[in-house]
Amino acid sequence: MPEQARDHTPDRAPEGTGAPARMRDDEARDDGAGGAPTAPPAVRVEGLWKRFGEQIAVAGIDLALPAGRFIGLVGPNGAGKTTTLSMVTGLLRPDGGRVTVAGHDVWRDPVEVKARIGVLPEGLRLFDRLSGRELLGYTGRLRGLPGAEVDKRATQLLDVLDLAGAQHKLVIDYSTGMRKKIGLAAALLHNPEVLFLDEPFEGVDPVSAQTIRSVLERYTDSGATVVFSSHVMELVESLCDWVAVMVAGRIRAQGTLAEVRSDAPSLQDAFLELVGARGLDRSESLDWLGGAR
Ligand SMILES: Nc1ncnc2c1ncn2[C@@H]1O[C@H](COP(=O)(O)OP(=O)(O)OP(=O)(O)O)[C@@H](O)[C@H]1O
Repeated sequence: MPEQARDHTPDRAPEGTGAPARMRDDEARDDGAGGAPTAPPAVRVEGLWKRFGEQIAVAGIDLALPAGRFIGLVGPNGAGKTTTLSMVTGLLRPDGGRVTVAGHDVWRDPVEVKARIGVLPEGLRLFDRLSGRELLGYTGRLRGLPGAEVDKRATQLLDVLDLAGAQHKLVIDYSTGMRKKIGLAAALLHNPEVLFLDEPFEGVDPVSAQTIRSVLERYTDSGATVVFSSHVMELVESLCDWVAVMVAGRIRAQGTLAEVRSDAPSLQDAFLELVGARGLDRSESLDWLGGAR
């Protein structure tokens, strides 16, 4: 694996709540070789920390997520993906570190950031006594869009996401997949620059997954950025062109799909190697399972 793909999060824990006091500006930087300046990342994370009691959920991570990419944040259960996305989107206050989205500091400049992002969080809570259409109408008005524009966009999104037939049904009566889709519609309504999705395909049938996929591909083709978390390597490999691998609160690798995959036959193999689970078969201890009764 090329060196630039592997990340080297510092091993030391910072003092107190734990934020290393590193700061960088968000301007486009020269590449150091006299070439064209590199575009600033869509999302920059510096020394981000979160601790829950004794548990360090996110251990001082650095990330630079490039704009206009389909980005996968992958990691085993409990790696810290949801905690990271929650801090990056302003839903959870970090113990330390800094996050900028489109050059704006998430915690110092939340209004600027929230106008530019869409979020489909884990355990999505929606105003579920509204119908799907009412939810989009309400969300659009909260976003400050004119009523006619909200109506137009809502109609199109409901149609594309195959929710037109259920638009007057209360969201509480939606299935899991329908809730994901109406949540996605609400997150896209204001045409954000960066869309954050926590496990967007969980509980979604293959037809709906394909629909969501084409909506997201169209969205990134227009220059927007999607950041999504998943455990499903095949999905990440087929959708993403840029990947960050998180293990036990640290970033183990980040880079293009090819850089992170390197010589491994698949992202799944590269992932197993990175998390130290290659060739590991914990099921061997279950020697009673399926044996003679
Ligand atoms: N509110 C909380 N209180 C205490 N511990 C928490 C809390 N939220 C997360 N954690 C712990 O932080 C660690 C990271 O959790 P997180 O949900 O971010 O992982 P994840 O990578 O999203 O996992 P999964 O893929 O299973 O959803 C875990 O050890 C988890 O138990």
